[in-house]
Amino acid sequence: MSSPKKATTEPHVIEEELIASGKWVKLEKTTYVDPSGSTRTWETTKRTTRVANIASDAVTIIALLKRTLHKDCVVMVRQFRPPMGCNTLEFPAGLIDDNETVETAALRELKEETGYKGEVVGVTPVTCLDPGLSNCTTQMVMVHINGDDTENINPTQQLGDGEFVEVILLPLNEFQQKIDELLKKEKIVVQSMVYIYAMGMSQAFFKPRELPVLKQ
Ligand SMILES: Nc1nc(=O)[nH]c2c1ncn2[C@H]1C[C@H](O)[C@@H](COP(=O)(O)OP(=O)(O)O)O1
Repeated sequence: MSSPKKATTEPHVIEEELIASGKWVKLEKTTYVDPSGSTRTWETTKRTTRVANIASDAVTIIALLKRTLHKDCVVMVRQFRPPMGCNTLEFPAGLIDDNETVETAALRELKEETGYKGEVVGVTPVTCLDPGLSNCTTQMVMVHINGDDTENINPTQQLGDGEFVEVILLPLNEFQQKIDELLKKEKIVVQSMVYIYAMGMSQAFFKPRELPVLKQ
């Protein structure tokens, strides 16, 4: 087995050459210096729509619908995604427009895609989505929805041309189980951040019935 190369240099990008560009996405050749000091290239995709001075391309909304006499539900969306060639189960999400903050983009996208009016209760740092392929980033925005509020009794979506989004409510306390049931029932791919959130919920809150020995 060869020993790993010693890191001697702070890795950095030295050139970004445009290879091809469409309306929404571009392909670049990224030339960079690796930790051993060698110059290499990488094929990078980027969105063309990133707003100047905003570090995120998009917002992802983790919205909890709270209603009297109902379980708290996570508001999810199912839609056909052309790059996947099938339906996906995702958190509501969307690109940040010019002159928008992360919070206003999140509340606008939630209203458009699901019809619900919410209140922001938290925002994550900038997170990368597929860093071996793209510089695409998102910030997750935690939102609470008062489902007893008259505006939220019969939520009406405000979808643009070409947008076909179906809202799915999944109870928070059975989130992973309900997703697994959906995946068994139909051809649908779940967004990775959704499934990781579901696993985290299960691990954090639901203890196994049998607890003979506490393992480290
Ligand atoms: N990569 C894309 N190709 C397209 O042909 N069109 C695209 C791409 N990304 C975004 N869009 C267009 C399609 C819609 O008009 C809007 C929807 O974007 P938004 O609602 O902000 O985000 P998503 O819900 O995550 O698609 O952008």
